Amino acid sequence: MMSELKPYDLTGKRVWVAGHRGMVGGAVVRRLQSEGCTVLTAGRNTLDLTRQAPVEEWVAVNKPDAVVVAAAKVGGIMANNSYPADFLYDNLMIETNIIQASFRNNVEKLLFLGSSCIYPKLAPQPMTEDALLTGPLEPTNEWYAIAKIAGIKLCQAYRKQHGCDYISAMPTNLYGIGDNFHPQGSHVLPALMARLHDAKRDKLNEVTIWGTGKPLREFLYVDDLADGLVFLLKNYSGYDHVNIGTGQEVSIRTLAEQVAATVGWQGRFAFDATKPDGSPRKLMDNSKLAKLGWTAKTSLAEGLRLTYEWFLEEGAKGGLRGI
Ligand SMILES: NC(=O)C1=CN([C@@H]2O[C@H](COP(=O)(O)OP(=O)(O)OC[C@H]3O[C@@H](n4cnc5c(N)ncnc54)[C@H](OP(=O)(O)O)[C@@H]3O)[C@@H](O)[C@H]2O)C=CC1
Ligand SMILES: C[C@H]1O[C@H](OP(=O)(O)OP(=O)(O)OC[C@H]2O[C@@H](n3cnc4c(=O)[nH]c(N)nc43)[C@H](O)[C@@H]2O)[C@@H](O)[C@@H](O)C1=O
Repeated sequence: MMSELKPYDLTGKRVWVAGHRGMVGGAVVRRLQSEGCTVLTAGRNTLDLTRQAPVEEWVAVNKPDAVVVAAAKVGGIMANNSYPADFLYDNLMIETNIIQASFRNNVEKLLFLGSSCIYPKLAPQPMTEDALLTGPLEPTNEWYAIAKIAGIKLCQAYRKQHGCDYISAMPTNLYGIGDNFHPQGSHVLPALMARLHDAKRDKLNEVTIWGTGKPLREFLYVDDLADGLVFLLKNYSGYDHVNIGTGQEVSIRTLAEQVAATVGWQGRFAFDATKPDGSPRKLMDNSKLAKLGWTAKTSLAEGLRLTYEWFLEEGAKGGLRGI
């Protein structure tokens, strides 16, 4: 473990945050403001990351010292299940293009982001890093998971063959400011926040939740994630990926009740069993990161409050995102 710790000073470095307009990329940009580095960004309108030649050219011209790969095709259970080709192709291309261009242009440090869905559907809980590739994946997101596993392996391969300091972090389910609130495409937490907000406004007595409400999920607030990622960037230099979560889990029903309390809606829930539950449980074992020296700070109640505050502000401005 100790040999995996190696300081990397961000002061004066040029750090490219790929995917800076997204929830995670935006939080990483905010967190990097206090690191004395120059943050580089490129919007999708000027740089489509699925295209190899423009990515190579952009990296050659802009010469980042460090890269955070927070760009990806991302969505909730329904989006993953409905667009398997997009989730596999886009994610393979984005990560391959960025990692190869970084190698060619001597990037010193690269942080790749995967997801807890890389682990087998029925992995022992809480899931340790070594559960990777020990069993079949959850079918609703196996396409995305395969791409993310390939990303971990690319970082390991470049480290093994070329000595590149490329590391990977596996976040649990995330939420927070900058999230996607689309009714079909989003993850459960923003979907329920938007639905319950509308239910309160429209004075509805009943709201429908997908699936049984029984699956268990772990939710990490995105600014905590960004802090953990910067911690890894500055301190971690290991071959193996690192889990990042809170160690706390809730059922989807309990989450819905907590979101209802945050939004101020009172009513009953109905459950739509025609929608998939996905993985029954996805709790990360975060002990590796804790031993390295980092743990999450924001409670779910506080994170929900901050997210709803932002949702109300952005909604009023018409700035909410949705795919
Ligand atoms: N959200 C979650 O619950 C979890 C997320 N993660 C991982 O965290 C990372 C960030 O996710 P998150 O911030 O939630 O996702 P978002 O959808 O909020 O952000 C993704 C970003 O990637 C950009 N992007 C996607 N495709 C392209 C492309 N072809 N060219 C250029 N830019 C592109 C998007 O650009 P644009 O703004 O133009 O659409 C967006 O800025 C991903 O790797 C994801 O797998 C891991 C675990 C859980
Ligand atoms: C982060 C992770 O996110 C995805 O996996 P997931 O954890 O299953 O994500 P989810 O947030 O969409 O759903 C969680 C649970 O919640 C239930 N649920 C209820 N009602 C709504 C609802 O209204 N919307 C959604 N999306 N889910 C709902 C839903 O049926 C499921 O049981 C991966 O595909 C992959 O992208 C990945 O890595």
